[in-house]
Amino acid sequence: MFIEYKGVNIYQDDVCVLGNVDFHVDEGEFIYIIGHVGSGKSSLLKTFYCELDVHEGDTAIVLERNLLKIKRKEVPALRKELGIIFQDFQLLHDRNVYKNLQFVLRATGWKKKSDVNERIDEVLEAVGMQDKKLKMPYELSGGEQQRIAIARAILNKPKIIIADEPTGNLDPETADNIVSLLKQISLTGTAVVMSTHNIPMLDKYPGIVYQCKDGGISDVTEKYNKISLVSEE
Ligand SMILES: Nc1ncnc2c1ncn2[C@@H]1O[C@H](COP(=O)(O)OP(=O)(O)OP(=O)(O)O)[C@@H](O)[C@H]1O
Repeated sequence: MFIEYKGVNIYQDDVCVLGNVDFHVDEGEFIYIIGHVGSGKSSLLKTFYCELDVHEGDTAIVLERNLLKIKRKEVPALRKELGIIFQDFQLLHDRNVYKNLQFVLRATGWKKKSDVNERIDEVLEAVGMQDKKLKMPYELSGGEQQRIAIARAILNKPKIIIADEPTGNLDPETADNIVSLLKQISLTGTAVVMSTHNIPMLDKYPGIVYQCKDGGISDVTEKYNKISLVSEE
């Protein structure tokens, strides 16, 4: 199992924003987290990459690390196995696409120039952006920037992609494209966990659905996948 949370309490300052969280992620799963503004979606995602610490719970394991005991110095290695994507893309604006990607590879220990170049070409091809290698981020549309952010997230072949409202700044058609791309990536075995307000997407690209509500989180997959369940009967 990639992520296993049992009875976890998640705090922002001294306030418990999500209590008694049971949540799990397995290889290749495509998981949505929905819920109103301020319901705790981002807080949950932040705990997976140790941006927010977990102090209370029965089990809190991400890729074999116990988050209840993890040390600061162990966090970079964990993050290297995760691909993280944000609503606002967070590309470095002072350098082109190639250099954005090269920066991450260098920072994560890639030394050989030919390996670096080969991996950059591979990820740009995977997101259909080969011809944008020398563009500056400001020369790209929002959807293109998000594709580059996805390319950046998959550089180190992560086991899990964590995406916090990746389509929040995109028009519906571009948003559809991005979710479709994430779905394709999940078919290669990488798990995808994304928070979203984009409910129509749940129908079009079915997955496991968790809902944050009233200080808790529950699996509501059946409610949202009614149509596909009916057709299977
Ligand atoms: N850095 C922080 N310090 C203190 N409280 C915070 C912090 N970040 C979030 N909170 C609070 O924690 C609660 C959950 O916020 P969170 O960002 O996890 O919600 P969300 O479901 O992701 O919302 P949205 O849909 O707006 O992204 C909110 O009450 C919020 O005000």
